[in-house]
Amino acid sequence: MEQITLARPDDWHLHLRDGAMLRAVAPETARHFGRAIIMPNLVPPVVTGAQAAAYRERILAALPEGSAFEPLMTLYLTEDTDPADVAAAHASGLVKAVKLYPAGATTNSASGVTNFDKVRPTLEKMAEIGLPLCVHGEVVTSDVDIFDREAVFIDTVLDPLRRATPGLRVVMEHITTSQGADYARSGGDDLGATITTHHLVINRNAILVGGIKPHYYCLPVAKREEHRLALRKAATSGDATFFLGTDSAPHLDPLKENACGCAGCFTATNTMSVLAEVFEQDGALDKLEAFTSLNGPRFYGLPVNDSTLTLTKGAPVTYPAKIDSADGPVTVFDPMMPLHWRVED
Ligand SMILES: NC(=O)N[C@@H](CC(=O)O)C(=O)O
Ligand SMILES: [Zn+2]
Ligand SMILES: [Zn+2]
Repeated sequence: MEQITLARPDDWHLHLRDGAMLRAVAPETARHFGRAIIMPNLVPPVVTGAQAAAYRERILAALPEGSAFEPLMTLYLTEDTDPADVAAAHASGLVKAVKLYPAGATTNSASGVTNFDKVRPTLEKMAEIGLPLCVHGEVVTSDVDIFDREAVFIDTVLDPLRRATPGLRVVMEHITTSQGADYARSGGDDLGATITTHHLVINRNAILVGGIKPHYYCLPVAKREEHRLALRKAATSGDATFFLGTDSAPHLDPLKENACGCAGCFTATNTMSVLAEVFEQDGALDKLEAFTSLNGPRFYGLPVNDSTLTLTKGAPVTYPAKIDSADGPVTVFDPMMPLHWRVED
């Protein structure tokens, strides 16, 4: 029997939402993961330290009894963010990162940043105290094709911003292009990148071929095959720049299967089995632990989890097609391939 045991994985980019959805999805992540960076794009967003503290309590209350899962909180950067509040939330240990959404780029990003001059004092404070900035890296101007938004963002926003703020630690969230992987690799220790589970599996054909498939629609949108292959190479390389951020982003099925469907893939439930399959396909099972369990803590300056997770290879494992929340069903990401690695309880 083939088995691998990893230091318990963490998820460095996760949407847990609130209310009934939070109660439905929190156990899905807590089952396999030790910690997760919790995205703050609620309505209204999690902007202040006090809001993050209250949200953390709601998350803890939604966990199964006895769960050791630790939510790592983030603040949503707005043009009105108070640098002193950010610094206090960091100093108290509550907040592990600040999230930058260009206004209008993605789900619940309306309160995000348009004028980068307005957030300069906060970015400078963050560089000073070593608090990472997690970036949704897409431009939003209508003249840029949606498939080019990440590459253009790197050249016109991210690179200038990093040059203007020496010492700022940046995570390029959910990279989807070879340009993203190359830029992340070219940075020093102060630049990291998360890669999602689904972007290692799908290219844009999954969304568009044979009918429109809303459950494969997310932002940044999946790109051409050459980009998926570049992401696979980055993730399976063991390079400390790259770590897992599932971007598991639940939306109720009626809101996905809709004339204006929401962006997001819900991957929390089966992520570890999918990743083991992907890494095995690429002959890189020995690099899985670096990607899921070692590189992230290293970037964030946190200890690797003490506990472990074991995967066993055998007959294909099945996961539910949907999970139920009190508000309705949420479809689990279908990787369109058999999964042979089962997570041991
Ligand atoms: N990734 C997505 O497609 N959606 C995320 C937002 C985000 O991470 O951009 C969401 O909150 O639904
Ligand atoms: Zn995003
Ligand atoms: Zn996200």
